[in-house]
Amino acid sequence: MTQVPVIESKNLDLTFETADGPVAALKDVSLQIGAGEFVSFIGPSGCGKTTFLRCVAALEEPTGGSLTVNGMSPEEARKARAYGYVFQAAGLYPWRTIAKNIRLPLEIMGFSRAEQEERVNRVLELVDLAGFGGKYPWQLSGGMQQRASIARALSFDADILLMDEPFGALDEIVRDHLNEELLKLWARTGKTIGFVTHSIPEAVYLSTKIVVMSPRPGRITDVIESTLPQERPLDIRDTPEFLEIAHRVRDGLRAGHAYD
Ligand SMILES: Nc1ncnc2c1ncn2[C@@H]1O[C@H](COP(=O)(O)OP(=O)(O)OP(=O)(O)O)[C@@H](O)[C@H]1O
Repeated sequence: MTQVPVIESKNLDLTFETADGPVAALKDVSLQIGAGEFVSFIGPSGCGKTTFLRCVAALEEPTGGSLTVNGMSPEEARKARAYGYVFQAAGLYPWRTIAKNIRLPLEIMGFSRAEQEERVNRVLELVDLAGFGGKYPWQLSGGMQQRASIARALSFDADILLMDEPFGALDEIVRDHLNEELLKLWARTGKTIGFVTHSIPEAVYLSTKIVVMSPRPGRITDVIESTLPQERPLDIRDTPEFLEIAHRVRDGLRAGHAYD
């Protein structure tokens, strides 16, 4: 029996009608993402990376083609709480403690008080923030805030984690550390991850599959299956295998770049 892909798009199109005319944010995007894959989307500004994730999350309506999430329509998958979503800005409420921020979706979903408590503690531990639940967001560093927002997305235990440039605003050392932590978390939880980034090293370090995109219209120019082992210390970035994949990503980006 063949396994149903977790995310499958076929000839997906999304054209926005704007005052300046139509904008083809996605054109003919066909892609399969299997269970437990870590898939990065990389490409210049405006190539449709965010739009693709938003279609998966049923936040945008495609204008053509088909898209399924866990074999369902994105809308059905949203109702089935198939995914957690992590945005570029941590988006934590400043008047709620970290624990209460993480608890918010659980409150909305109607989990019992005891279950909320248990889940909050579990995900705080998963992202290495045990002991910080009582702090307010402003008492935490940017990296810790982003870990808290990942914990919030993990709290209701969805199989899919959608992450839109979660580490884009952090300095490189913090980012390296969070990349390492994210890989460990992925290995521990077996989630399927869709991850948007502008960084070639980040995409190559994290992914099992790298989707290279180009703008006007937003489309896929290359899909690279990583040959790197699952166990990845940071210094893997100096190996010939790593550099070879990075090179191919760069070639794909160059081919689709308009230089304007
Ligand atoms: N709601 C909208 N209305 C009109 N145009 C939109 C809308 N959302 C996105 N677009 C356009 O669609 C294209 C793709 O945008 P998108 O945000 O998906 O790109 P991106 O690759 O994620 O870019 P970035 O790296 O800057 O986040 C862009 O040209 C953008 O201006």
